[in-house]
Amino acid sequence: MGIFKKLGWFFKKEKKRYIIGITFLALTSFANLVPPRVLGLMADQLDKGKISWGQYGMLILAVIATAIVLYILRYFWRKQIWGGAAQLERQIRSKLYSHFMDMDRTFYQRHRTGDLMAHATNDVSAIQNVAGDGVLTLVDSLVMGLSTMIAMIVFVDFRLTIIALLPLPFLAWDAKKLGDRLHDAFDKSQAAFSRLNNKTQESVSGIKVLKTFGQGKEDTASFDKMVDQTIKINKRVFVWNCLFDPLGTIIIGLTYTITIIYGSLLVTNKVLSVGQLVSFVAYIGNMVWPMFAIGYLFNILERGSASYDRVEKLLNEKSLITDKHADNSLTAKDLRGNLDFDIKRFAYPDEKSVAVLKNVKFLLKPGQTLGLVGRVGSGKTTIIQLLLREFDQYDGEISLNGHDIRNIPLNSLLRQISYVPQNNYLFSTSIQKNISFSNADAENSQIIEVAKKSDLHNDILQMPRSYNTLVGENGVSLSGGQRQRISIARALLKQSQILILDDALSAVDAKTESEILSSLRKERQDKTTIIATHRLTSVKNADMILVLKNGQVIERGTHNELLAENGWYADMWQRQELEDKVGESNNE
Ligand SMILES: Nc1ncnc2c1ncn2[C@@H]1O[C@H](COP(=O)(O)OP(=O)(O)OP(=O)(O)O)[C@@H](O)[C@H]1O
Repeated sequence: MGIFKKLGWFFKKEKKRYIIGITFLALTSFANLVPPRVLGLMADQLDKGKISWGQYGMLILAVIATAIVLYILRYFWRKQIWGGAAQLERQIRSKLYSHFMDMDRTFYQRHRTGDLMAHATNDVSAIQNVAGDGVLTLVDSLVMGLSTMIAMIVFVDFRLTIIALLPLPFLAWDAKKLGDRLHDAFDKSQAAFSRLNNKTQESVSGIKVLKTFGQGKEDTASFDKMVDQTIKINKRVFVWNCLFDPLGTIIIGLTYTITIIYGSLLVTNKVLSVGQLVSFVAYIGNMVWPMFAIGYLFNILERGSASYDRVEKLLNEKSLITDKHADNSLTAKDLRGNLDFDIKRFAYPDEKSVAVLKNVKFLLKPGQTLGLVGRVGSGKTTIIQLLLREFDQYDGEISLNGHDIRNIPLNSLLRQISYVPQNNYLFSTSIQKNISFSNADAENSQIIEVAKKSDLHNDILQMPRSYNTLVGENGVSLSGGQRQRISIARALLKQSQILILDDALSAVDAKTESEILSSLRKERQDKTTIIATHRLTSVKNADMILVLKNGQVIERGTHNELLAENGWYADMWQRQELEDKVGESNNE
């Protein structure tokens, strides 16, 4: 019952709805007492052979009237109680979703996507079950069970009531015990089904890799094995179901048998009339569901409570990135200015002993471009992650126009930044919607303009439905270069103060890259641009280039200054120039 207390905030909020719903539900239970009583009266009159057509008609009318009243009452209680359950589901779902939106990177490193999905589906539905089925079974088991029992005692006989109802508590036991097992088996079958889904999804997404490495047969075999396991687990659900139903039927049958034997004895001894026995038999029908309901009730409440605790635990996790110290008075204008990056030491939270950045310092004025180069794993993306405030715990300070970015409301900061990540992400919708994602109010002409600047417009015109072409899941129907350029167009449409390209041109050829960079230079004359790359031609025109190694800046300067330094940059430049020349002569 503790779950009702935990959900107290919700029931308080929806008090009116539940008072109306429960009142109508209780009235339904009372109305259900009428047909058996009418049946009994009819039987008595028939037994006496004294029933007139008028009386007969009246009794039938009473049954029909009760049926109509029941119909109306059911409509209203269902509307109120199921409506309440849907409200609760909506509220928890949206709480979870906005929580997911607020959480930082470490949260997603701690929780697997599949687990978060399970919380957002299975747990939410178990909680909403409390506000729907839970309330229904509680009221039905109490009101319907008690009122039917009282009707049995008042209208029929208390001895028959006690003896006949003796087996019924076993129904509650059956529903609880076997129901637990059934649910357990059902949970396992759900988990197996979800594993099968994950496997299918992964195999379909990675089908190209699977086939290229000749793993098709092995994967099919492992899939078949998984299907067999899933079927085996599913069979347990059927087994418990098969045991659950017949046991219930036996218990109900026993109650009827006792009623007929003992009831007939009472009728023979003239303690009861035939009509009373008929009413009693019909009342037993009314008692079956409340007994099941008691068993179900515990089940629903236990599951709901466990799910509620899991969801609460998740919701109580705090993001490391908060706006606790944020200065909410800052406007976009206040954030226009120098970007001052001065990190003395940064380590990822899960590996605090390893410094990933050490003494990285740079100052960028509006209109300047910064190039970040260096070997794989040297810290380029980490610098970008700190700029995007994905992590706040570091020794040092990053400021925008003199304001520490940790004191800028996160949304205001992110509004100043357009980011094209290494692993760009496209939504499975049209090209146009993918581009306008960063600015939903953008006109078509603006979308075309940024597509032209990203050297994408001509590619799009050749597609079957032009800008309305659907890109498939994560842009599966596009080339890597097209995907990258859509991400760049999306970033350009946002027209923010700071543009960050993280290895964002790796899949386009040198000529396309140079065209895009030259239109970026024109477009962003008064804005800041940061380009992290392995291809040095991308940063040739940058105002400052940082060469990173093991999280430290080992060289810094313009392209010409770095060439003159004759260090890693000069060496890498010569190698890449040579590779390009070899590539060109091979193409001739
Ligand atoms: N979430 C993380 N947790 C712990 N260590 C991380 C995490 N992300 C990156 N690292 C480590 O930090 C170091 C710097 O990685 P980073 O991604 O910044 O390099 P990079 O220069 O961008 O590399 P690349 O050129 O391959 O993109 C690497 O040693 C990497 O293994």
